[in-house]
Amino acid sequence: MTLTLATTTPGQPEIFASLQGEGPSMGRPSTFVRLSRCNLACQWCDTAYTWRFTGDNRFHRDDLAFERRENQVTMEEADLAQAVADLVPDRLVITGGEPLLQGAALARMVKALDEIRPGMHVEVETNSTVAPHPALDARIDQYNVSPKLAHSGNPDTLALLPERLAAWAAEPRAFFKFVVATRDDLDEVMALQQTYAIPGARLFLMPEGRSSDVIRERSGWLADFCSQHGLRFTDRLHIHLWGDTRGT
Ligand SMILES: Nc1nc2[nH]cc(C(=O)O)c2c(=O)[nH]1
Ligand code: SF4
Ligand SMILES: [Mg+2]
Repeated sequence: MTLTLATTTPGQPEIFASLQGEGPSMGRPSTFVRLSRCNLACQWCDTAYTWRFTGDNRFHRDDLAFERRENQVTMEEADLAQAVADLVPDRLVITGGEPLLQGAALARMVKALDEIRPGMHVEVETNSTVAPHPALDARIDQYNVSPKLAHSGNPDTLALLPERLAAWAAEPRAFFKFVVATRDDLDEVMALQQTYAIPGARLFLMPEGRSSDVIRERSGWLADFCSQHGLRFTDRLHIHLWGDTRGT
């Protein structure tokens, strides 16, 4: 059975060794697998090629339409597991798009990976709205959960699901990572932290930005806010190192 992945170039699945650029594992060598498709549409999304296919007119600030055939590729679960096992890092980051939309197939892929390369640390990047498939959940070491604030452009009714947010807040493997663009976003983060009792030790703030300059400019005031409110700050290391490019 297959998974649907994003591509680096047409036909080439987006599987690559890099350094985790965000969150609690920042700087750790990790293999990334980027799945295609998302159930949200963030106006600043840096991976719109996973969802904004020709004919999808949901707002995105770049207004780019991606050809599905060039930007999606299917891969057998066993072949994907082997490709991950063949790369050096002993950590896997499954990202997207929204990878939990393919939870059952991911569970089989991670099981196959464990059989050929046991003991890998497996992280999932998720937008918070999808419950992990139970068979997958049993194999995940860490969730990096990024609920989308009002500035993403998604309606709250799609992006901020109370039952899901409460479940992540109660999940010790889940680290929240809020993307912040302006100071106005911070009230919303604090309200969510309070409503769902998210521990500061599991709450990261990350500047929105697809260039080093923008990230650096926002990091100043955001880092100050983190230190004043007992929250954690995360940079976007990969953008500083390699810019906003696929496969990094
Ligand atoms: N190096 C690197 N680290 C990342 N952490 C989260 C990423 C993502 O796109 O979800 C990402 C990414 O695309 N590259
Ligand atoms: S949830 Fe993530 S992948 Fe989906 S549109 Fe938003 S930023 Fe992009
Ligand atoms: Mg990214």
